[in-house]
Amino acid sequence: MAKLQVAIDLLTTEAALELAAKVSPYVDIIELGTPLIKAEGLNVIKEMKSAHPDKLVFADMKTADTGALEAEMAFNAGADLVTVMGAVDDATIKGAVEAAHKLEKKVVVDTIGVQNRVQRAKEVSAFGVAFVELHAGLDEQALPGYSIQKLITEGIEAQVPFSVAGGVNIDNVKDVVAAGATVVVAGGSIYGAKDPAAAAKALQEAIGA
Ligand SMILES: O=C(CO)[C@H](O)[C@H](O)COP(=O)(O)O
Repeated sequence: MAKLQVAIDLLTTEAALELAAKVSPYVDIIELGTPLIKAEGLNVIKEMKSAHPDKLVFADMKTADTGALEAEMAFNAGADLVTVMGAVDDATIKGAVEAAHKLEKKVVVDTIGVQNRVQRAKEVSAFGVAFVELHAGLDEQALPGYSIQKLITEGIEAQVPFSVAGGVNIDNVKDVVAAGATVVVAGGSIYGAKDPAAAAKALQEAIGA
């Protein structure tokens, strides 16, 4: 069954921990968003892992260079998974994967800005990454005419383990699962909901149904 990942794009450790406490019963992976890590530093990873040792903690580092170094920094702080950008040099991704293998952790490749996501997903999967995140970032989602359908179609075509991030909500989650996603990422539809726990529970139920 697909795993549910909550993306916490809030800006303080306190708010992130408060949200995680509400939604953790319904999610498998807790993602610390890039702005959160930039605002609070690696300490937010440490705090989240110590509050939720039973959950996978995903540090959305969006690393673009020094792959091994940045991955190691996040892993040593308690992250189980880190992201590296797919648009960067292969060496950066391979460096992060080597660090992950040494520490028995995992790397996810984020495809924001990648022109041919299907081709790049196939290429980087051969480097030993855990899965590829087919991702439309918050800026792309805000453009007129944006639809998550493109990511869903790419997932079907890629034929490699993938997650989808880019506005997953209760109306489209079943399509994401039907496409074969390993992980379903939901940010705004959980942290922006009036009742985040209820929103996470509904997504979890839809994934399992
Ligand atoms: O990494 C991100 C932005 O770069 C977000 O965390 C990701 O897009 C998931 O959030 P949402 O469901 O709101 O799109």
